Amino acid sequence: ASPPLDQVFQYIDEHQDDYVQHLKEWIAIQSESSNPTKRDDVIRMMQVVGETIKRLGGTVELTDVGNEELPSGKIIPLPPVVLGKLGKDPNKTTVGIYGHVDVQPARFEDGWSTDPYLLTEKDGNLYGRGSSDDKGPVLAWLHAIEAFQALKQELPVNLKFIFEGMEESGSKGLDELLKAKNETFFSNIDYIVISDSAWLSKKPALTYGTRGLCYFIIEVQCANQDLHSGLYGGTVHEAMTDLIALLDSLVNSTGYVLIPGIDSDVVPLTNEERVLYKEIEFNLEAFKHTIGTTELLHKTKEDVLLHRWRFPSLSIHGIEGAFSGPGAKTVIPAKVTGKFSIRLVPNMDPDKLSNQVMTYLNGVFAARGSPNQMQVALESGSKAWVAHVTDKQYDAGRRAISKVFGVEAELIREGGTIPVARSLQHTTQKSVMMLPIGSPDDRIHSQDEKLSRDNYINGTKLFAAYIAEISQH
Ligand SMILES: C[C@H](N)C(=O)N[C@@H](Cc1c[nH]cn1)C(=O)O
Ligand SMILES: [Zn+2]
Ligand SMILES: [Zn+2]
Repeated sequence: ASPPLDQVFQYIDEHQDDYVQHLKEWIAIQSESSNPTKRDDVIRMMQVVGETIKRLGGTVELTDVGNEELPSGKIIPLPPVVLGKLGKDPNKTTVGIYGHVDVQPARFEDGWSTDPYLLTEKDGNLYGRGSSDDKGPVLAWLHAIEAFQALKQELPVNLKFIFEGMEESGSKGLDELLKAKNETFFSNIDYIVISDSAWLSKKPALTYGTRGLCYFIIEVQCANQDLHSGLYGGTVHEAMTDLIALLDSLVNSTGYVLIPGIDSDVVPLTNEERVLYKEIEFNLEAFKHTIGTTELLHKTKEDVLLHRWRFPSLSIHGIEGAFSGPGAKTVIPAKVTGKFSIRLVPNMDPDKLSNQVMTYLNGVFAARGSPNQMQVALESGSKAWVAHVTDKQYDAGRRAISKVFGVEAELIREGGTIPVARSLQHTTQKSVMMLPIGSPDDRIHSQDEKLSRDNYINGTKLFAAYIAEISQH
């Protein structure tokens, strides 16, 4: 690294305990966006983010994006989006940094080894909900900036921050904000960078694509009250039986999605793409070991990657209203709500897919001849994102990775969804790149989520190096 960047790296190393403490404070805020009872915590989290940017000398707008109507009909406020600015030198490149500080729900009883909201360090890993997804990476950006400032080094770029609190719940309100502010806040951004994903292996990566997501809800009702299965079993069309049949009709045992037409818009795979996938470093055995499984749906590295990144997939998440506690309760639930989602790949359209799903499920239900009430609804829908890897920003990313880690960046996609990536690219027409710092075994959304101290601290250096590199463009 050039001498000033060396100093920044040294400063980051020397202050790593402060950064861990800062992360501990953020992790303690239970900012679960999908849990309406935690909405105040998400709002407080957004205020904390705003204060942190202000302490760096930035200006902050906590932008109101309206309300959310819950299935019960209750209206609650959406958390504000933090729009921040730092620097406005017309001769400098302006970089927009996106991140989110809401988290997936977590409870100790879910099987965590430690309190999910008490950051706990063990064997070089920082355990806590949001450590990797996405509070750690957001803080790493802010610490990288603080390191330049502490050393009295002028920031070589102008920065704009877009930090939201609804990413884990479909980024509600964000697309509208983007459109409303495209000619103002977003107008002079040159590059947008996102760190909200993970490497595929131990090799640092740049991510150029994510899948989209359509989340569906099927509601089946058979009675106006739960029923004793001894008194009513064998006499009624049970809601659970209908729901299980509907869910079972969605995907077969090889993982093939059974909804007619789902593949019609998927871009055919080229030979060049297959070759690309062959060259990517990805250890199938390590992948299986991390999740504790012995066999996958696909046998080869290429096929597994293709089904993670390049083809749609369907997952069944849960059934609300069904008995799930310990013991042997014998009730017939009156009303059950099944939840499943489909990951979308480029060219698939959420509205078209939603129509295909509804037509199919209505047909499956009609064929059962059940008198029950059944409704399918699309809860949220977002498209996939693919970037132009020939953009200059990707060169800056490659150079930053090589400076910090001394290796070539791996170019990868992400099977998960970051709804705003496509919206930002589409609306602003600017280059969007993902610069992840998470590891593939970070267990995001799961029990014992963690970020390694090494990735947190080297990730902070990576962001500092990226800032230096992108300033050259
Ligand atoms: C990849 C990213 N860190 C992430 O976890 N995204 C979520 C987004 C989401 C959308 N609706 C609900 N969650 C995901 O891919 O599931
Ligand atoms: Zn995330
Ligand atoms: Zn997430």
